[in-house]
Amino acid sequence: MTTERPGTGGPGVGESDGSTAPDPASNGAGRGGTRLAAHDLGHGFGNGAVLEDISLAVEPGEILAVVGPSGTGKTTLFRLLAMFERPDEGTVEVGGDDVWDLPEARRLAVRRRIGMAFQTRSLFSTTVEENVSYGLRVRRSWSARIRDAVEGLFGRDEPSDTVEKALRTVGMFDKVDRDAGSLSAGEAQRVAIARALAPDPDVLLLDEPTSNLDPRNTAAIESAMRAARDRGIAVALATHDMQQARRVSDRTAVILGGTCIESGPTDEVFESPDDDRVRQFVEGKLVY
Ligand SMILES: Nc1ncnc2c1ncn2[C@@H]1O[C@H](COP(=O)(O)OP(=O)(O)OP(=O)(O)O)[C@@H](O)[C@H]1O
Repeated sequence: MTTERPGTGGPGVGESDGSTAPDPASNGAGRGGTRLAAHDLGHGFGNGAVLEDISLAVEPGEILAVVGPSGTGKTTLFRLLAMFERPDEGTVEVGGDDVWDLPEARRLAVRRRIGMAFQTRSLFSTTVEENVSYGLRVRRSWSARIRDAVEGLFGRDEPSDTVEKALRTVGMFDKVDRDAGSLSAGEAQRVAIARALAPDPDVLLLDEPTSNLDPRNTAAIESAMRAARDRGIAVALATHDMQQARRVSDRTAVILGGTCIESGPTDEVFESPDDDRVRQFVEGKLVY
């Protein structure tokens, strides 16, 4: 059963460093904002349930950390939130719509408002710039795409402002011309996040974006999360790193054994958890 505390709901205080300072022109203040919510989600793979009775929400302009030990179902949950799969039970709601109730074309349009970066290396075998501009290209009209192609024939191949801004957010603009295959794991993950951010999504889903990365790459990615939040994006982060949740998130949901056992403002979940298992997990005493 979930222990639900009152959420902070509103925008968090931005802490981004100079390189990721929010652009006033695209700040959350001017964005309507889209809420992503899961209601009573249940899901399994044939050998029984992996997720049971999960309800949570991420609001525009906040970072929600979904924490729990390895194998507890975070990736499965994020795949459902990203609409890769239809849940066996419950609903995924984006901007007030039950996404699996929508006609397919509208569901695709909703999915395009969600940016995501998952654990596995996912860049295309081309340049950093091409990777980051990919999402922008597929969202453009056919006439605009043809115009781009024609302009490309005549040598106009500067990175767009949007690509530059997304790469600067993760501190990777200096590698814009590099082949993606030559990047380190941390650099590749930063580019994957720039690719997710470039189309200015309403929701950003990040599944263990810093697992196995060094402190410098981790800091760059955490800074990008804060910058996204400051732009009014609803950011959901799956992590087994409790200290990361504490550093970056406004609210935390704790998943154990496939169900959400506590959620609320991060400070409260860490400092005075209601559930004894959460207290042990926070203190590093609960080993799964
Ligand atoms: N496609 C699948 N078929 C069968 N079982 C699956 C599938 N995907 C996930 N599982 C199982 O569901 C459980 C939860 O896996 P999941 O990857 O969601 O956990 P997680 O919390 O994200 O773990 P990690 O942090 O290690 O990635 C695991 O026991 C996993 O083996």
